[in-house]
Amino acid sequence: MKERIIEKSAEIAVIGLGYIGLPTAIMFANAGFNVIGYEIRDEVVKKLNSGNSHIVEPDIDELLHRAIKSGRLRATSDKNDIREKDVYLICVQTPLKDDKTPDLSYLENAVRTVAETMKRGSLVIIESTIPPMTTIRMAKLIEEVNGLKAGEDFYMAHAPERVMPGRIFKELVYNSRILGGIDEESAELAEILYRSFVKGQIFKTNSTTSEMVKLMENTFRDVNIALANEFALLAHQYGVDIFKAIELANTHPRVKIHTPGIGVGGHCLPKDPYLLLSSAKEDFGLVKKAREINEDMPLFVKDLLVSALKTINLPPEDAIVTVLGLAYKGDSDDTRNSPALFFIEEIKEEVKDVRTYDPYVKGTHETLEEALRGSDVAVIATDHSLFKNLNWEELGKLMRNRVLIDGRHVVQTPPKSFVFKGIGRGEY
Ligand SMILES: NC(=O)c1ccc[n+]([C@@H]2O[C@H](COP(=O)([O-])OP(=O)(O)OC[C@H]3O[C@@H](n4cnc5c(N)ncnc54)[C@H](O)[C@@H]3O)[C@@H](O)[C@H]2O)c1
Ligand SMILES: CC(=O)N[C@@H]1[C@@H](OP(=O)(O)OP(=O)(O)OC[C@H]2O[C@@H](n3ccc(=O)[nH]c3=O)[C@H](O)[C@@H]2O)O[C@H](CO)[C@@H](O)[C@@H]1O
Repeated sequence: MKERIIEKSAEIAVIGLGYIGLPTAIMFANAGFNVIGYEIRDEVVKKLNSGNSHIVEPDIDELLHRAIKSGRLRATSDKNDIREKDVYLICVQTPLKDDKTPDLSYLENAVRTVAETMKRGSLVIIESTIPPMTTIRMAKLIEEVNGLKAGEDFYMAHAPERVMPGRIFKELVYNSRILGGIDEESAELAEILYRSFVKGQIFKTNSTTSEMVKLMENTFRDVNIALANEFALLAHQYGVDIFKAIELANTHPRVKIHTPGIGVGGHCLPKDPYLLLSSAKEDFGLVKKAREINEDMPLFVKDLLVSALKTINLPPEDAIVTVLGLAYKGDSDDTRNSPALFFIEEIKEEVKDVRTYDPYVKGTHETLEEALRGSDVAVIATDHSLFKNLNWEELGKLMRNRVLIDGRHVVQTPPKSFVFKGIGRGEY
């Protein structure tokens, strides 16, 4: 197996062609491996095989085109096409259930598919973010399904993905990687495999450590954003502009405060802290409290909206509100756990109408101008580049009332003719 990976004659099956699986499949194909992507969504398979990406990411169209044209990448939804591959990379989603416990059903189904199709000697790698000890549990699941013995008949590792959407193809190459094997040989094989395109450092460890490391990284970010959000809430009480205050605090050599906003979305940060806690006997409060603070931020934006409507004496039930941005972060089309959607859910029964516009996601209106025409309030919920330098005095001419609520600090100077409120902009 080692030689086959070194020579790049090893055949790779990538299970799940989403935001992580597709770029990963493209990278391995363009590094010289024969890659087959297995995906349960037929429409995705069709789109990819015709050379078109179903996700928005810089450079993806060109890199996908190159991989498909070379004949080294193909997508399928037929299990028979992934039989007896040398390497299986599992990249399926690992969301939460409604009660905030991990929903590992996608992972378990994918692992079963691998167990049914793999051969003796295969290397199985889980790239998905998973609760501590899951790789070991999944190795046992494979043993139950096909009778092979982990560590003797097959290799297995966890290779958490750390890429940032919007920079995926750069970070895939230059980020350092943590590879957690169920044994040393598995980690070593994974290292040789990823070295085919990774230029960053590679650190080998055991699978439970790598699972915890990945979850710690995202929990660190979530807790830090919660702290920034709490500072923003305090700034409102003191009449301080939190962004000026953060800028000044961040001049300290050991302080780096994150950015407050309408909330924390995406497939990762809102659920990874819960995955971290999910296998523990006891938790100690901080991680959950940070989650609660971040989950409540859309409600705070609702408070800003209500108070702005009071200022202009417009009853909420008469107000037409236009939400700008549906994606969870700027210049992305991903709406998973988007604070914009939570905000809309909170206000939709209480105002006359909610309109939406997003340059990357289908909203109620096709253009910004159409969405704003005749509306009373604009609420910026996503920091898309497009929203950063808008001429609000001009756009205001289209509106019935001029209220602007900035949930993402994209408006640097509040437009004079507007009632303006922004998260953490205490002085306005
Ligand atoms: N999106 C990110 O920025 C990011 C970054 C780092 C890590 N991660 C982690 O990577 C994992 C994948 O995330 P994603 O954003 O790519 O998810 P995604 O939903 O975009 O992609 C998962 C894909 O797997 C497919 N799938 C589900 N079950 C399948 C099965 N049994 N067989 C074949 N295909 C199946 C789905 O249809 C989907 O297309 C998650 O654990 C996530 O936490 C995501
Ligand atoms: C540790 C880390 O860096 N992990 C990254 C993260 O990627 P992401 O795209 O989910 O991350 P963010 O850009 O942080 O966005 C999340 C949400 O938080 C909001 N936000 C952000 C910063 C801030 O100061 N204030 C905010 O309010 C933002 O608007 C958005 O809604 O998880 C991926 C999957 O595991 C990782 O692979 C990737 O490395």
